[in-house]
Amino acid sequence: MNKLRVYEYAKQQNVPSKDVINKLKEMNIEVNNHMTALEDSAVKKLNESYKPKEEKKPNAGQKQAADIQPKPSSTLEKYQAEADENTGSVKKTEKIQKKTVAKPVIGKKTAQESQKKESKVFKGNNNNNNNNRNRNNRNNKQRPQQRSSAPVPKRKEKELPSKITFTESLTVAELAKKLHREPSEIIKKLFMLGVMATINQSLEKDAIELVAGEYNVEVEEEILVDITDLEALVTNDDEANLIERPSVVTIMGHVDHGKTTLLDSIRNTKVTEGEAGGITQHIGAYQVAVNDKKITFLDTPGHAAFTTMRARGAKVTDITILVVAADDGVMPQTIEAINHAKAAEVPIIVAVNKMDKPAANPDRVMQELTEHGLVPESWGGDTIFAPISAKTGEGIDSLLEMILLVGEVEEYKANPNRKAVGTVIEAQLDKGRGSVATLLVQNGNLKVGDPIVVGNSFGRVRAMVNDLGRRVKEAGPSTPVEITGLNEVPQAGDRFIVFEDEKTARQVGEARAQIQLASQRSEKSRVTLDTLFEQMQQGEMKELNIILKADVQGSAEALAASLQKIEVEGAKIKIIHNGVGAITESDIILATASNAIVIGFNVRPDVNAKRAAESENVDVRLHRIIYKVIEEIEAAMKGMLDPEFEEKIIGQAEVRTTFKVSKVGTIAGSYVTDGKITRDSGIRLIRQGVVIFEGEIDALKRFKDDVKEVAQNYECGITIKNFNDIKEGDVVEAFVMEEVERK
Ligand SMILES: Nc1nc2c(ncn2[C@@H]2O[C@H](COP(=O)(O)OP(=O)(O)OP(=O)(O)O)[C@@H](O)[C@H]2O)c(=O)[nH]1
Repeated sequence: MNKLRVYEYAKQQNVPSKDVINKLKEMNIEVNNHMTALEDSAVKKLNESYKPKEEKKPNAGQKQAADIQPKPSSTLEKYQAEADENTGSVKKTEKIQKKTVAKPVIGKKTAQESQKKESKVFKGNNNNNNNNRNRNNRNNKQRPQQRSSAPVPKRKEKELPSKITFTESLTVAELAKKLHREPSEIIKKLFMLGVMATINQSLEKDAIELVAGEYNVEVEEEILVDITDLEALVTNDDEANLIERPSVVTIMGHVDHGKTTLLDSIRNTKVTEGEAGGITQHIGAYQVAVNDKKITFLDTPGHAAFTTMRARGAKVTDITILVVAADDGVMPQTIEAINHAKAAEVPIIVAVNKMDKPAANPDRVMQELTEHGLVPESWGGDTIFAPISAKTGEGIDSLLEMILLVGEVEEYKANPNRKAVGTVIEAQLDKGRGSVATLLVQNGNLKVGDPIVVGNSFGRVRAMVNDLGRRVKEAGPSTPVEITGLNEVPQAGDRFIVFEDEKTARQVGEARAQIQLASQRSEKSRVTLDTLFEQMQQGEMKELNIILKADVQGSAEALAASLQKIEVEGAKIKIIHNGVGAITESDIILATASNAIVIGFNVRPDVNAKRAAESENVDVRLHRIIYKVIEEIEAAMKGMLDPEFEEKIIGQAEVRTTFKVSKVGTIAGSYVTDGKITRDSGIRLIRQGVVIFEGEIDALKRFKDDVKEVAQNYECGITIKNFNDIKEGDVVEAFVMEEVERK
C-alpha cells in the first residue's frame, strides 16, 4: 500500500506542509521535504497532535464546532466531517457499504481493485463510527431538530428505485432522475451533507452513495474495462500458483569485447548437450540447461535491442551479462550498457572476457568498473565478476552457475497453468510462412491453436517452433518460440496475450490497430522542460531524468556536478547517462525508455537521433554555456521557464570544398543538404558532431552573386565572420531566433 506523503497528510488536515514538517521535527521524526513518505507510526503521532483541537469542546454545539474547524479539502473528508455531526448519515452509509457491489465487466483484477478502493473509501467512515459511538446517541437526539429546520415539502412522489447504477460519476440532475426525485431535493440533501452543489455539478462515487444512502437505495458502480488495454486484461496470480521459472538473460558490452562469441559458445556447448542431434536455429533467443535448470538467453546482443524493448514498455530481461574484454578494459559502450541496465533496474553480472590473451588484465577491469559503481565481491562490493574466455570456453560453466545463483536469489516466478502472456522478441514477414514472430512466454502456457493478440495484430497460433528448430505443442514461462498465424507482423517489444476465443481476439486486435492508427504520433506525454513544473505540481514528477552528452569529458563532469546541485523542493535531478560525443539514436531511445530530457553541451544530435527525437517527442536541449543549462533547468523546475525566443534550426549545408582567398578568408564551397541557409541566419560550424564555432555569416553567394537564401540541394559559397578554420566535411548549421508563446 502507498504510504501517505507529508503534503498529502497536510492536505487532509488543511494545513501547510511546513506546519506538518515542523510538527514532525518537534517529534524528532526525520523528514526531508513535503514529498517524504510517512510511516504509520508517524501518521498516528500526527493524528494525536492534530486531534485535541476537535475534542476540546465536547459540549459545544456540533454545528458550531464544525463551523470553526477548517473545512476539509476533499469531498470525501467533508462527508466524513459531516458524518461526525450527523449520525444518521453515518449509519446509512454503513448500510450502503454492505450493499454496494462493484460489477466488473471483464477482468478479475479490476474487480479486486475496485473492491479494495471501496473498502478504503469507507474505512474513514467506519473509524468515525467507532470513535464516535458515544456522540451518535447525542446526535440522534439532535437530528429531528435539524430536519425540522429544513423541511422537505410534501408532494406526491414517485416510488424510489431499489437500486441505481452509475459509471464513474453522475450530475445532480442525472442522480435526481435515477432516484425519481426533483433535482432541488437532491441539492438540498447535499446541502445537509455539507456540499454546495448545482444541478449540473458532477458527483463522485462517495457523494452518490451518501445521497442514495439517505433514501436507502442501493448503489452499484459499473466499471468499464478497456478491452484494448492488454496490460489491464492481465490478471494477477495467486502466490500459491507461482513456481520458479528460468531467468532471462541479455548480453551487453562494448564492440568486439566478445558478446557474439560468448552467446555462440554457450549455445554450442550447452544447447546440444541434452538434445542430441538438435540443430540450433536462430530465432532471437535460446535456452540452455545447466544443472537441471534452464536459462534463457536473448540472442540479440547489444543494448539497442534491450532498450528498444524497454522503450516499448516491455520488461523482458531479468539479468544482464556485461562483457568486458580483459585486454581492453572499460570502454564508452561498456558505460552505456551499465547505465541502460541500471535504468532498467536489472542486476548485472560482469564477464571479464578474453582471459586467454597474454595482455589480459582483469584487475584493471575491476578497478575501472568500481569507478562506475560495480564493486567486485572480493573487494567488499556486491557485483559478481566471472573471468572467462568465450573463445576457449574457460570459465563459462561458472558464469552460468552465477546466473543460476542470481536467479535463485531474485526468485523469478511464474504460473505455468494459465493463458500465456509475454513479449515479442523479433518478428518478420516470411515469403512462404507469412508473419513470423518469436515470442517470449513470460507467464502461463502458450499452446498451438490459442487465439492471440500480439501488439496490434491477432490470429491463432498455427505452428510453434523452438530454438532447436523442433515443432512444439506448448511453451511454458521464459520459453522462446517462433510462431506463425498472425494477420500482421508485430514489432519487437510488443506484448502478447492469449484470449478465450478467437472472436474476442479479433475484436481486440482490430480495435488496437484502429487506435494505433488514430493516435499515431498524436500526443505522447513525454516530459519536456515546458511541462515539467506542471508535472511536478501534480506529483507526477519527483525525479527529472537527464541524459548528458558533451564534447569533452571534463565539461560533461562539470555540468553533471552542477546540475546535481540544483535544489528545488519536490524534485531532484538524476543523470542517467553521461557521455562524450554527438547525441545518438541510442541516447534518444534511452531517453524515451526513461522519460528523460537530453542535454547536448557543444554537441549535436546526428541525423538518426534527430529523427528519433522528433518522432518520440524527446526534449533535446542544446547549449554552449554551462550556466545557461543550469539556469534553464532550474527555471523549468521552479515553473519560471520564460524565454521569449526559441532557436529554430532552419537548415544545414555540408562543406564540400574550401578556397582560401586573400582579404576574404576561407570560402566554404557548400551544398545545402537540409532546409535552407539564409544570409541573416546565425550559423554553427559542426565537425564530427562537435560545435567548433558559433557566429554569423559574412557572405552567402551563388556563383558570384550575393543571395538572400539558398535552398536545399543547391550549392553555395559561405564565408563566416571572423572565422576561417573551415574544413571539408564540416557542417554549417543555420538557425534563427523565433519568438514563441509559452504554453
Ligand atoms: N582471444 C580471444 N578472443 C576473443 C574472445 N572472445 C571473443 N574474441 C574475439 O574478439 C573478436 C570480437 O568478438 P565478437 O564476439 O564478435 O564481439 P562482439 O562484442 O559481439 O562484437 P560486436 O558484435 O561487433 O559488438 C572476435 O575476433 C573474437 O574471435 C576470447 O575470449 N579470447
